[in-house]
Amino acid sequence: MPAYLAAERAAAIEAVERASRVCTAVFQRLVTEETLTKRDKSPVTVADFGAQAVVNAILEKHFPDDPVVGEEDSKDLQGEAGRALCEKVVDLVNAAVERPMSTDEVLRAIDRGQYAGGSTGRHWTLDPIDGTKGFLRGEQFAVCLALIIDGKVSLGVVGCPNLPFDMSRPTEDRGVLAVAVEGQGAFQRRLHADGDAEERMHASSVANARDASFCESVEAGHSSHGDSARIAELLGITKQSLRMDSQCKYVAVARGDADIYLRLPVSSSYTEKIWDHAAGNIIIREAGGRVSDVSGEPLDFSAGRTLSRNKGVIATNGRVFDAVIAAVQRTLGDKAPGA
Ligand SMILES: Nc1ncnc2c1ncn2[C@@H]1O[C@H](COP(=O)(O)O)[C@@H](OP(=O)(O)O)[C@H]1O
Ligand SMILES: [Mg+2]
Ligand SMILES: [Mg+2]
Ligand SMILES: [Mg+2]
Repeated sequence: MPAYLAAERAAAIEAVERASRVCTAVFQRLVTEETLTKRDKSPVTVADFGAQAVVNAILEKHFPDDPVVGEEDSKDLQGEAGRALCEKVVDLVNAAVERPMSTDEVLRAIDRGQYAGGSTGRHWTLDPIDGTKGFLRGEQFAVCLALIIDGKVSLGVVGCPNLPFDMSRPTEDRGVLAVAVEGQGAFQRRLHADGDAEERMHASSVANARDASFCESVEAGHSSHGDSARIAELLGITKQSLRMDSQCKYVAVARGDADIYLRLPVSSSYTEKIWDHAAGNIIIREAGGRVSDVSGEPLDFSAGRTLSRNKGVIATNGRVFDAVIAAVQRTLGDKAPGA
């Protein structure tokens, strides 16, 4: 008998690999000195839409009844104003899929991501490019896809085109695909590898928070660097934080490159999105780690498109969880969120 969610796992890997190729192709063709100095975000926009269309088309082929909560919608590609961008996206998608897709089919594929989410049945959640800013800098970004069943993340795939397979050799062998299914463990494989070789990932065995290291956003606007410095002080952490964009942070903690991923609320009004955390969530849990919000409560993926019942995210190797939550509570308890 095939393993639980075997067909979903294979389709999700195929979808993430194809979308990762789309992103890498766009980066090579469209991100230039000029776009960077002008802070031109158009390359990432094209790649975002292209990757969402490719993943949704593959999901529709394999699982036509499954709805999708995707980050993007086709609004900006519609009408005269969107025509030039739309043409670029359609060309890009057609270079990546087996059967040619018309403009309407591409737009419809993108808009298969409009589902509201919720607590019953199956739905996928997709972040076609997570770590937009990392993508534009040529640093870390990820294509993230997860399957949620009755409000629980059951499968997650994170494609990381720029992540080294082995952090001790940071300039070689880049391109990692991390995958986890409920109850089956977490694995990494080479993105675009010929075979199916996979290596099991384990979160670190660091038991004393003093010996741990943080992984956190590059963007101080996405997680408070000031609060993380205070928490490090409380825990006696002296190791330098690993800073990177995207859900590659979850992969880093899942394989022991770092021990703690902190996402500390910067403003009280921001609500985290399910596509920013679903795939990483199961990868951490299946690697032996533990994830919660800043109060120590599990993330609730059943509330719709956002994590409206949670604030912030703390992912740990498991062993240091209680100590980290205590330090987070002490730090955030002393001040109003975002202050
Ligand atoms: N104020 C905020 N606080 C937390 N996350 C935010 C934020 N504003 C945007 N984000 C999210 O942070 C994600 C990137 O996170 P990171 O800093 O870990 O790379 C973005 O995903 P996208 O890049 O997919 O838009 C976006 O959804
Ligand atoms: Mg994102
Ligand atoms: Mg995104
Ligand atoms: Mg975004």
